[in-house]
Amino acid sequence: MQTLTLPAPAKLNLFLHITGRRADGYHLLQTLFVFLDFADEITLSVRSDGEICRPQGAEDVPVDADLTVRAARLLQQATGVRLGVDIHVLKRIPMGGGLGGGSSDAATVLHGLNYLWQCDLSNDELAALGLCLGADVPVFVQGHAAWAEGVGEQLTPVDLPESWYVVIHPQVHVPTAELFSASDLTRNCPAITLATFHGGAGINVFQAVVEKRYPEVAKAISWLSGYSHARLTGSGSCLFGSVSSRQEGEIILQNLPVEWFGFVAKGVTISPLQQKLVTLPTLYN
Ligand SMILES: C[C@](O)(CO)[C@H](O)COP(=O)(O)OP(=O)(O)OC[C@H]1O[C@@H](n2ccc(N)nc2=O)[C@H](O)[C@@H]1O
Ligand SMILES: Nc1ncnc2c1ncn2[C@@H]1O[C@H](COP(=O)(O)OP(=O)(O)OP(=O)(O)O)[C@@H](O)[C@H]1O
Repeated sequence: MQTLTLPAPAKLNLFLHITGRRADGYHLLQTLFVFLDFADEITLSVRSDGEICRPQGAEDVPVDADLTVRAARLLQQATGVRLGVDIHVLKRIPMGGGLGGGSSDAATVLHGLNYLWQCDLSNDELAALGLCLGADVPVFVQGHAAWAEGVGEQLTPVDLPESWYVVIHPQVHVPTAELFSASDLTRNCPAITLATFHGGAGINVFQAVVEKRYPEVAKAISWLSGYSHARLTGSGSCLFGSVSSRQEGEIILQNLPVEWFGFVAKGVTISPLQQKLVTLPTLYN
């Protein structure tokens, strides 16, 4: 039985603007994605009977709704492969926190099964499949920090300097769809460039909306602002601030109120998944 264990890293949106809306209601974004060296862990074991099972995963995510299972089914349908898989998901990334955990899990399953099932799809083909599962999946498939436009699928790879972040989860679940439909969300940001972002431009348009609706998140942002420039990632509820080293981040976390969860992570240009994939040996029939 072929078994493979791969990371499914978290992401941060270093800024997030909404520039318009598509006819189908989806929002047009500008954002900058960076990966973290903080990840879920997914173990895939090939089954010869074609079944797709999830013996281990997030307790509150039903098997049929799990993005890992949906990703496996999608790849099976798209390629006609007759093999199946047991999917073990070890969750570390807080769910519904704007860290993209579910999307990342899906991207890791697409890559892992593309390898184990020997489907031989390209990164672009996997990213196109991934987009059917969620707007954040393509960047995790491509595995390179990126400037993103469209709904997040038009990606331009960007090399970012290595950096450290304190990430706080205020233990509040913020549903992405609800935030995107908020009437007070700013949807007409003027387009900016990477150069203007590096010059200091760029906010997260969800931040004001989330702070108003979720006082605990506002409290956490105010707390972290005492140490660093605190910003929301995605549609929240996680927030992050950049720090100069892991040690500086750990010192800040010593004062973290007990009701919140926090961790320090390195921001990386090449995703931990991509780093692992290039070390895998070629499989022969
Ligand atoms: C906020 C971000 O995390 C930023 O990276 C993403 O834009 C959200 O990506 P995601 O979680 O993969 O979102 P999806 O699962 O594709 O969409 C969830 C819901 O959010 C809304 N949605 C999402 C993305 C987008 N560009 N416009 C939207 O209006 C839609 O109502 C959709 O039904
Ligand atoms: N494998 C999975 N891991 C986490 N959530 C999953 C998974 N499969 C399905 N979901 C569902 O997706 C929802 C959003 O999860 P996720 O952790 O990706 O949110 P998020 O970090 O806010 O994502 P984003 O930043 O892409 O909006 C969860 O509340 C859960 O119901």
